[in-house]
Amino acid sequence: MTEEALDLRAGRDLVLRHLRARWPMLALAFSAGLSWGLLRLVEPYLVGLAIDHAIVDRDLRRLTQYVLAFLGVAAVLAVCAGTRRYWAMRTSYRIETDLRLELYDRVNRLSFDYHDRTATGQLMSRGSADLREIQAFLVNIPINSAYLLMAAGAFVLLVMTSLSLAVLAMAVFPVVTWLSVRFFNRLEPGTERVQQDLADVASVTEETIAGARLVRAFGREEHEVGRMRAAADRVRRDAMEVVRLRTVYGPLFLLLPGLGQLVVLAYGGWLVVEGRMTLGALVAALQYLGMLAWPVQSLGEMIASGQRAIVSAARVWNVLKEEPSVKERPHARPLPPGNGHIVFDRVTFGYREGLPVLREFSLEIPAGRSVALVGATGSGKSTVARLLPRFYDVDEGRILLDGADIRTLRLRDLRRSIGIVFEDTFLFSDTVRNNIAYGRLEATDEQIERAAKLAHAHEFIAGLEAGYDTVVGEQGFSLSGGQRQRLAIARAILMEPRVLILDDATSSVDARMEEEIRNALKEVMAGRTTLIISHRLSTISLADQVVLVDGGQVAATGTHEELLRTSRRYREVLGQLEAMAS
Ligand SMILES: Nc1ncnc2c1ncn2[C@@H]1O[C@H](COP(=O)(O)OP(=O)(O)OP(=O)(O)O)[C@@H](O)[C@H]1O
Repeated sequence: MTEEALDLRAGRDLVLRHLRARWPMLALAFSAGLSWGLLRLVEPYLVGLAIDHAIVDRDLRRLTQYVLAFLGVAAVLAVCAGTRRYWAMRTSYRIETDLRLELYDRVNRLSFDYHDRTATGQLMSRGSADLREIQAFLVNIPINSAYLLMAAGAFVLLVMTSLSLAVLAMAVFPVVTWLSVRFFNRLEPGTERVQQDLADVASVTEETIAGARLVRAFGREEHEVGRMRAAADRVRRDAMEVVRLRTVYGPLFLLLPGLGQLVVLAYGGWLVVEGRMTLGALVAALQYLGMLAWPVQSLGEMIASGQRAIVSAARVWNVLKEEPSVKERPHARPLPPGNGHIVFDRVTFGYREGLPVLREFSLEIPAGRSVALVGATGSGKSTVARLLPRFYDVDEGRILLDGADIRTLRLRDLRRSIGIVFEDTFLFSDTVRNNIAYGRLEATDEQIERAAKLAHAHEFIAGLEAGYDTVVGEQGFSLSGGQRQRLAIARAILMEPRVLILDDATSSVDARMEEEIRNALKEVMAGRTTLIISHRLSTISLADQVVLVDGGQVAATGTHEELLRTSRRYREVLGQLEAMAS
C-alpha cells in the first residue's frame, strides 16, 4: 500500500548502536562462538592423527589416547556451543526488547498529525515483523562468525595438507558463491515484498477488527473478506515466488559441494595410493572440505538476512526519527494560577499547508463560563477544541490560558488542566475504577466515587456485577453508549480540570440518555470553563453563550435566543443540524 523511503545507512547505524550498548553480552557470545570455531578444527586433525599413528600402526594404546582426546574436545565443544547459543539468544532478545521499548516510547510521544497520516497496521508491523527480522539476524551474528572462522581455518588447513588438492576441491566454491549471491539478490526483493504484504495484511486485519461494528452494520462482511483475500493472495503469490527460487537453487547448493568431495576422494585417493599422502591426511582433508561447504553456501543467506534486517531497521528508524510536531519548549513554565480564562487571538490553522480550517479566529471565554460552538459540519468546531490542549499547534496567532501563551507552558501541566470527553469513549480492558482513574492513578476510592456521582455514573456502576471492579472495555462487560459517556465524564472531571471540553459528547446516545448526561454535565460544568461542541439543541442550550463558527471564523456570538433572533446563518445551521438529527 504505502511505499516509504528507507535510509539503509540509518538502519545499519541503529542496529550498531544497539549492539554497542549491549557489548558485554555480545562479547560473551562471540568468545564462546570463536572458541567453538577454532576447536572444531582440532577434531579432523585428531582423526587424521589417530588413523596415521594409531590405526595404521595397529597401536591400541595410542588409539585410546586419541579417542579420549577427541572426547575431551567434543565435551568442550558442546559447552562452547551451548554458551554461544545462550548468549547469542539473550543478546538478540535483549536488543529486540530495547528496540521495542524505544519504538513504543516514540509512538506514544508522537503528535496527532503523525497518527493522522500513518496506518495503525503499518505501525504494528514495525513492532512485530520488523523487530523479529532484526532479532533473527542478530542471533546469527555470533553463530555465523563462528562458522566463518571455522571455514577460514579449514581452508588454511586444507591448503597445508595439500595445495593441489585444495585448489582442485575449491574449484567449485567460486561457482557456489556466485550462485549464492545471485540467488540471494533475487531472493531479497521477493522477501521484502512478502514483508510489505504482511504489513498490509496487518493493516486490513486491524481495520476490520477495530471497525467490526461498522462492517456488520453496513453488511460489508463480503467486501472485507474480499479485501483480505486480495491482501492474503498477494502474500501467498510473493511467498510462492520465494519458494520457487529456493526450489531451483536449494538442490544446486547441495549438489555442487558434493562434487568437491568427489574430486577430493578421486584425486586424494590417487595421491594416497601413490604414497604421496597419508590416509589420515585424506580423511582430515575430506572433513575440512565438509566444514567449508555450509559456511560458503550460506554466505549469501547471511548477507541477505543482514540486508533484510537492515531494511527492517530502516523502517523502524523511520518511526524513531519522527519528531513530535508539538514540542515543549526548553524552559517551559508551570501553569499560571487562574480559573480557566481562554483567549483565541487571531488563530489561523490548517491540517495541510495552504488549506486553513480556521482563519484569524478570535474568541474569549471568561473563567468559569461555558460556550457552545455551533457551526455546519466541517466548519472547524472540533479543530478549535483540539488546539487548546495542543494536539496541534496554531500556524498563526496564539491561544492564551489564564494569560499564558499555551506554547510556553509545560505540556503535561497544560493537558492535565483540560478534561476532554470525546464523541466515542475509549475504554481500556480494565476495571471501571481504573478506567475512571486513568489520568490520576493515585486517586482514592472516595475521589473516584465522587467523580462518578457527579457524572451520574455511580448508580449504574453500583448495579454492575462487581461494581467498580467490573472489567469493561473490549474484553469485558459491554456498556451502553450513555454509560460509556458518563464514565468518560467521570474520567475527565476526576482530573479536576480548569477547562472541560465536550466534543460531541452526547451525539451517540438517545434522547433519554442525553437527558441523563445533560443532568450530569450541568453539575460538572458549574463554575468551570467549558467548551461544548454539539449537534443537539438541548446540549447547546446548557451553555451560557453560543458562538457561531462559519468560514473558519466567529460569525456571531450571543445567547441561543439572541442568535435565533438576529442571525439568519445561525437559523440555517440549526436547521441543518436538526435535519441531520432527524
Ligand atoms: N486530522 C485531520 N486531518 C486533515 N483534515 C482534517 C482533520 N480533522 C479535520 N479535518 C478537516 O478540517 C475541517 C474541520 O474539521 P472539524 O472536525 O474541526 O469540523 P467540525 O466543525 O467539528 O465538524 P463536525 O461538526 O462534522 O464534527 C474539515 O474540513 C475536516 O475535513
